[in-house]
Amino acid sequence: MVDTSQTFAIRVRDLVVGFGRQIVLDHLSLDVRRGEILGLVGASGGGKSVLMRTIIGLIPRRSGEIEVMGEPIGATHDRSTRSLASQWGILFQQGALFSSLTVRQNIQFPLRENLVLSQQLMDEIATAKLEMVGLRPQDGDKYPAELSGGMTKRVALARALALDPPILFLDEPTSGLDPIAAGDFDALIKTLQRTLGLTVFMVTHDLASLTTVCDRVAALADGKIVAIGPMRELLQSEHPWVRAYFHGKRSQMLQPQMR
Ligand SMILES: Nc1ncnc2c1ncn2[C@@H]1O[C@H](COP(=O)(O)OP(=O)(O)OP(=O)(O)O)[C@@H](O)[C@H]1O
Repeated sequence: MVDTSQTFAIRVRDLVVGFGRQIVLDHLSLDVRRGEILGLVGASGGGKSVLMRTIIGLIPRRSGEIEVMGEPIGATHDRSTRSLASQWGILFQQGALFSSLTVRQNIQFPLRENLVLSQQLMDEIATAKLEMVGLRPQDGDKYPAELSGGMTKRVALARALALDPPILFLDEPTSGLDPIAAGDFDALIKTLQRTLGLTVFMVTHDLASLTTVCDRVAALADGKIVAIGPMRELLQSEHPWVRAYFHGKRSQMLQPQMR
């Protein structure tokens, strides 16, 4: 039998997730390859965040299988899921830094929670992570309220990378950033993928991010992945929602080269 655990960072099979009578994910299957940046698009309220949260064990599923780096994820948020948490770093939509902690303390938070390290080593790690995301060591003394939107995202990214996870989950990483800051952030993600060999699972509505940094794009509609492949293949998809998304008036206005 072929050992797929070396090929795929994430495998989702026949996943069903719902709340009460609402079925959000309906027998969804998806493979994320090791080392790729996968972009996930879908209608607002279509279940992108629910998929991401189910993969990391925050939302229980009704049925289906999930594997991360070859390890099965439990159906509920149990001990085995918690021990897998060092496999991923997460950047939630709002950045969600602790406002009463400095930037350095925010970055060190996952280290304190998971490891026993000397303060000197934690300070060295925080400085290295700040540099990795393009911030200066002295930015470590600032509080979240003193940061710009772009800096906040970078600090949240540094915190997500604190434990050197092989997988990064990003929920709309460029939302709220101006186009220049968004482009810089995209470039940073690409650099981290290349230099660290990271697998990146990115929920985004940002057409520029999809076009410039994603190796593949997956489209979620009607609770399933209805198209997946490089952006040029998605643009050829005949699925009605995918066509409407990429070839609708607004997309064409933003990306004239897509026509
Ligand atoms: N904890 C929850 N309890 C009940 N319903 C929920 C919960 N979380 C999400 N939902 C519902 O699941 C559906 C999918 O939500 P989700 O947040 O995944 O959408 P999304 O695709 O990420 O949307 P957006 O692009 O607007 O962020 C929505 O109808 C939402 O109301």
